[in-house]
Amino acid sequence: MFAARRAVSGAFQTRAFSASARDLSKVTVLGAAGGIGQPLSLLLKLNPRVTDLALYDIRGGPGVAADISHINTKSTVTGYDPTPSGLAAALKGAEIVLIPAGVPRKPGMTRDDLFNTNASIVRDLAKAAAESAPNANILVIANPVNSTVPIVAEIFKAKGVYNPKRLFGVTTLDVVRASRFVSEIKKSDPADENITVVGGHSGVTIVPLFSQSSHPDLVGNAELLKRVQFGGDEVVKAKDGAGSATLSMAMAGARFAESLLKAAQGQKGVTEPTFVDSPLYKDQGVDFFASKVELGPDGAEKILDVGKLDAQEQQLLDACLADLKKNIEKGVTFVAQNPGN
Ligand SMILES: NC(=O)c1ccc[n+]([C@@H]2O[C@H](COP(=O)([O-])OP(=O)(O)OC[C@H]3O[C@@H](n4cnc5c(N)ncnc54)[C@H](O)[C@@H]3O)[C@@H](O)[C@H]2O)c1
Ligand SMILES: O=C(O)C[C@H](O)C(=O)O
Repeated sequence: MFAARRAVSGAFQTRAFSASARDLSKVTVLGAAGGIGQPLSLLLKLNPRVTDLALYDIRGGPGVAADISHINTKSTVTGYDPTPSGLAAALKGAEIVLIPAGVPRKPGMTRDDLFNTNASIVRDLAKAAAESAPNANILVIANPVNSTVPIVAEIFKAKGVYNPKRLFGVTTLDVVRASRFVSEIKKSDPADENITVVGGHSGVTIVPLFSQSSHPDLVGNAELLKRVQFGGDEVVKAKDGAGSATLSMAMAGARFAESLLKAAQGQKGVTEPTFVDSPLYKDQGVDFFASKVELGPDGAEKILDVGKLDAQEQQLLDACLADLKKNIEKGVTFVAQNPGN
């Protein structure tokens, strides 16, 4: 993700890894001044694949942009005022739009408890994106992801610009956590631990598939399963009212954006877990599902099947699907009943 340094005429010049990179890759962050938004914007500024960084928030976008703009990497950074025209300008021409705008949990809350506040925030930002950046890849971070992603889909459908290949719920943090937690048990390098996590992004909808990893013995490890499914709660509790995961989430969001840019710039075989409009369980009424997805220039190129499951994992998946269906319906119903202006 960092620039490669090359000696040119005796001096060092900074060049992006991809020689065939297109000229422009504008990335927009909506909610850029928040706990996730700031470190995420920082990481994007360090990414040589990003040429223009647009930072929007209802408060503090220009300040964060001024700060980050002093970092000596090539990309431009622009902060936008919290006005409809500021939002439209932030979105115009974006290849990727990341949405961490919304309130985080406090101890004792579930992600679903955020629905009442965040549903309308995401709905309104989705409307702006559908109008000003209809072809962008939309990366939804705001919780509850299981419901906010369907909200974005409904808005894009209503505007006639829905492209299921370009809408992603960011579930990267679940696999980041899973690989870290496994490495703590196995005393291994987390970079070597590829744990598939499928389903959704909350509690029992988060389903790690240890049977498919190099440690099938971890299936049935209740403590590990709880950590992966409720890792977010660990952070919420430790922050004690000051919010939820921000720094690890920024890393996860930046990783996902980097993967999309790599794939868009022609790299093959780029695969990330993500919550997408998926055919896998539509026959059971579950229209969105997180699994490994191969990314390409057109977004989600290939949705990978969940593969062979252990009997215990199948039980987890059944519980996941029941919850997920309700979470998705809640988002769809919200837009039908509250279409907004
Ligand atoms: N997907 C994940 O894995 C994951 C991980 C961590 C947190 N989250 C979620 O991300 C969201 C943000 O978390 P945070 O810790 O950054 O919260 P935060 O409160 O620190 O930041 C949110 C930011 O959004 C801004 N905002 C609010 N309404 C807005 C609007 N209409 N337009 C633009 N900006 C707006 C706020 O001004 C604030 O700066 C929460 O919903 C949280 O639950 C998701
Ligand atoms: O736990 C939360 O509320 C934030 C996020 O979804 C996480 O997984 O850390």
